[in-house]
This record gives sequence, C-alpha cells and structure tokens, in this order.
Amino acid sequence: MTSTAIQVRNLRKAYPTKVAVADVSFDVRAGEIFGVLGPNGAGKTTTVECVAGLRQADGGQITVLGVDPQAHPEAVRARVGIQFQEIQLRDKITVREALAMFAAFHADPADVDNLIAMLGLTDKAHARFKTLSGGQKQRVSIALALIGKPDVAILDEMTTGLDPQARRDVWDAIRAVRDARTTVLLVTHFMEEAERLCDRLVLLDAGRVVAEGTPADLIAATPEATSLEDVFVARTAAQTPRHVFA
Ligand SMILES: Nc1ncnc2c1ncn2[C@@H]1O[C@H](COP(=O)(O)OP(=O)(O)OP(=O)(O)O)[C@@H](O)[C@H]1O
Repeated sequence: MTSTAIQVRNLRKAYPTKVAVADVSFDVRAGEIFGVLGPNGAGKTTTVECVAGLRQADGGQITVLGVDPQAHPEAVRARVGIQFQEIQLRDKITVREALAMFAAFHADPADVDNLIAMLGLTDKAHARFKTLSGGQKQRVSIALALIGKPDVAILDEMTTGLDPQARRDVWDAIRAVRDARTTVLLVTHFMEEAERLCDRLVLLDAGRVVAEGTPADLIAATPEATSLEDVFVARTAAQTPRHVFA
C-alpha cells in the first residue's frame, strides 16, 4: 500500500492585503513527484512554505511524514530538503567546498561527489561559486536541498534560468532522486516540465485547487485539451499561455 507523505487539508493563509491561499487540500504519496502549478500569484509558494514549516498558516491542517510542520517546524525540517530560489554563498567558495560544508550539518549526508555528478557539475566541482552561470548556481541550490538525503525535497521553480539541455539534465536528476525513494514536491511554471516530470499534480488558481490528478488524467478530463498547457488555460484565469511563462 502506498503511504501518504504530505497531507494538506483546507489550508488558508492571508497576508495583510491579500488572501494568498483561500482553501487548498491535497495528498502527496510517498515516493512520487508531485507538482504544484498555477498562474502568478496563485498561492503556490505560500502553500509550500507552509508545508515546509517556514510560514505560519491561518487555518487548516498539514502533516509531513506524520508531523505537523506548523507545530514542530524543526522536526519537519530535519527530514525535508528545501531549495531556496536565491542562495547566498561566499563568492570564493567552490562548489565542492559548499556541499561539503553543508554535508557537515547532517548526520548521514549524501556523497558529495555523487551529488555533484548527478547534477552535471563534475567539471565545475572546483570552480568558485561566483564564476558559475545562473543555471549552474541553480543546480548547486538543488544539490544543497538534497545533501541531507531528505525524505521529502521541496523545489520551487528549480529550472528557472536553465537552458533546455540543463533543464533536461535536472529532470533526469530529479527522477533519480525519486527513484531513490525521496518524495518530491515541485513548484513550477513550466507546463512541459510538469507534464514530463510529475506523477501527479495540483493546479491552483487564486488560492484554490481547480484540478488534481496525473497529467494524462487532467488532459483527458478537459474538453479539447491535448497538453497540460491547454488544461492550464482552460481551468485558470490565465488569459494566454504567455502568462504562464511571465
Ligand atoms: N509576504 C507577503 N506579503 C503580502 N502579500 C504577499 C506576500 N507573499 C506573497 N504575497 C501575495 O500573495 C499572493 C500569492 O503569492 P505566492 O507567492 O504564494 O504565489 P505564487 O503562486 O507562488 O506566485 P508566483 O508564481 O508569482 O511566484 C500573491 O498575490 C502575492 O503578491
């Protein structure tokens, strides 16, 4: 039987001027790649920040690996790897040094060189962080999320700024992570990424769930849709596909 890694029930989060998450519920099964999709401002980042215990929700219940991240954020963060959109590292540190430094914070870290190879950074292992391209820095941030061998990895816009080949390399790496039994919660704007990579996904719009299922199920359930992008346009208030990539 497949177990549930993450359960979100009736999540609500309002900022002083905006209800970011009105009512969001979904289940993520252990060992799957689960996507959180939606137009700009749909509440994706706020949702995953609440799941990670980085933000206090106003209502609803969340469990991650059986633990409430709102009540016990430290316990959840010990088992969850989070990719930060902007990583701050000293300019002179090398890729390998950075990963080794973060590995030292964990009792049973991943092998630094394997992780570097998995993310296609072997020839940059001894390069200083400041000399890396945006895409290479992005891959370092993914490696840092995985260094503690987390049971759950939360990746927010992980391939933004990557060229098509680098994006495909990262997809392969994420599949390898999933195949090694890590559950992956993925926020993405890229419909092709979601279609190819996600086992299941939830589509948010204006802080609510408008669709949930496998990419194939969602396409089949939407009249005249032949791609996830068609589903996105049909089910959200996004006016044109261009909005998706804004
Ligand atoms: N700290 C904050 N204070 C006030 N409003 C915020 C804050 N963070 C987010 N918001 C607003 O809440 C809404 C949801 O934001 P959130 O970042 O969760 O959406 P998102 O789906 O991740 O958007 P994007 O795709 O643009 O990153 C947006 O309207 C955003 O402007």
